[in-house]
Amino acid sequence: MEIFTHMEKYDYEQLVFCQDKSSGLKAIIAIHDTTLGPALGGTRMWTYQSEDEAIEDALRLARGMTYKNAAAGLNLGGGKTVIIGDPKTDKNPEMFRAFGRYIQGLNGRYITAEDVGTTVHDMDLIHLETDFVTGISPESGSSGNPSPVTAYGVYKGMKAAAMEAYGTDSLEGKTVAIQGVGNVAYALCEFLHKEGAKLIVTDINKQSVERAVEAFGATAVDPDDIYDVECEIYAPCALGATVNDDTINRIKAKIIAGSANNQLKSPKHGDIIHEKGIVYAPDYVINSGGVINVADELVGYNQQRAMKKVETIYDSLIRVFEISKRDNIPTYVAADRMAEERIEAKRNSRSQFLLNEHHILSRR
Ligand SMILES: NC(=O)C1=CN([C@@H]2O[C@H](COP(=O)(O)OP(=O)(O)OC[C@H]3O[C@@H](n4cnc5c(N)ncnc54)[C@H](O)[C@@H]3O)[C@@H](O)[C@H]2O)C=CC1
Ligand SMILES: CC(C)CC(=O)C(=O)O
Repeated sequence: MEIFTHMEKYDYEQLVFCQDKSSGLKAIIAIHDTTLGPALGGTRMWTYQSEDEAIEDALRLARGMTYKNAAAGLNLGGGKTVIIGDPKTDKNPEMFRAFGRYIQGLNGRYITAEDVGTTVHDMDLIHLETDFVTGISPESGSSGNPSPVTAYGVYKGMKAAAMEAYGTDSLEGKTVAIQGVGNVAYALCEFLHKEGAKLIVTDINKQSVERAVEAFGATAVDPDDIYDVECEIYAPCALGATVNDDTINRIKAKIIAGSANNQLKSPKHGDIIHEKGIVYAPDYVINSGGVINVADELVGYNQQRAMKKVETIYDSLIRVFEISKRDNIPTYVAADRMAEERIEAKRNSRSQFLLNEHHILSRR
């Protein structure tokens, strides 16, 4: 991969490679844009097939965080980390401590949290070395695991999408096909089951599927069959790029709304679902509940305040759908415009010189 060519294309600020032989740490921190503030985004641990695949994932996820944080109205930029390894077998405490020291070395330009393959316990280990970590144990006044809050935001966002597609936001009787029943999706199933939605689930992990079948009476299907099921809502809650050339004509849902990051393999797929009349809730808008929750830690965590902000995901999506209809553009383009407007406004305001505490004159 031509790394600088790739970074230049989407204007990435920084890519940091972290290697610690004794613990086996191999991590890549990608910082996309810090115009709005320090880059906040989770750490994913995954069994990447190649280093290029890991770099690409870090870069794509970091850029997504720039847009997510901007669209959520947070004064935060976008960044993300990937750790190369199997989260089930390759973790050790020293690995996360070493990673924490690398984060500390960035002196606040990047703040981390959980993502696929990492836990509150891992964040606590990082916290032994740096304060630039969120989603640590609630005992220390922190917000803990962001997944249930992400799920709540996705549930609210799904209701907004139902309002757009059906003129009512009730999900009672609607069939939701859920791909990946991990941390976020299991909590999402709880909300949906309570409201009377019918659930079809799949996962590459059989135990996760069984858990959802037992708890919510969900119907289980094989991983590849999830695209073919009759349903009103397709909820991608595993990894990215599942709306692609192979799946796009198989999806029967009227709505695509789920927690996964980077759901569209490429912009082209967002255009096609728009033309098909599918209501797509842009991933980084609907799944921003977790980052909204952990970001609240940066000002002294207040659960009530955080949840109130998470509920605004409903209104943000209604606004995205309105812009999409008004300007006849796909919803992913409408969301990008909303986020870019915020970033540009801040970038432009920087042209005015303001004395701040870092300036030499303020320290005389
Ligand atoms: N945890 C959070 O607060 C947030 C998570 N997200 C995104 O939501 C998605 C899910 O996150 P988590 O629930 O935290 O992760 P998780 O690792 O707990 O759950 C993901 C599940 O997907 C399954 N899976 C992986 N590949 C699959 C496939 N091909 N078919 C079916 N199932 C498959 C895994 O076995 C696992 O059970 C990820 O894309 C993540 O980046 C986004 C925002 C916040
Ligand atoms: C898990 C969140 C706290 C942050 C993040 O990385 C995301 O929203 O994807």
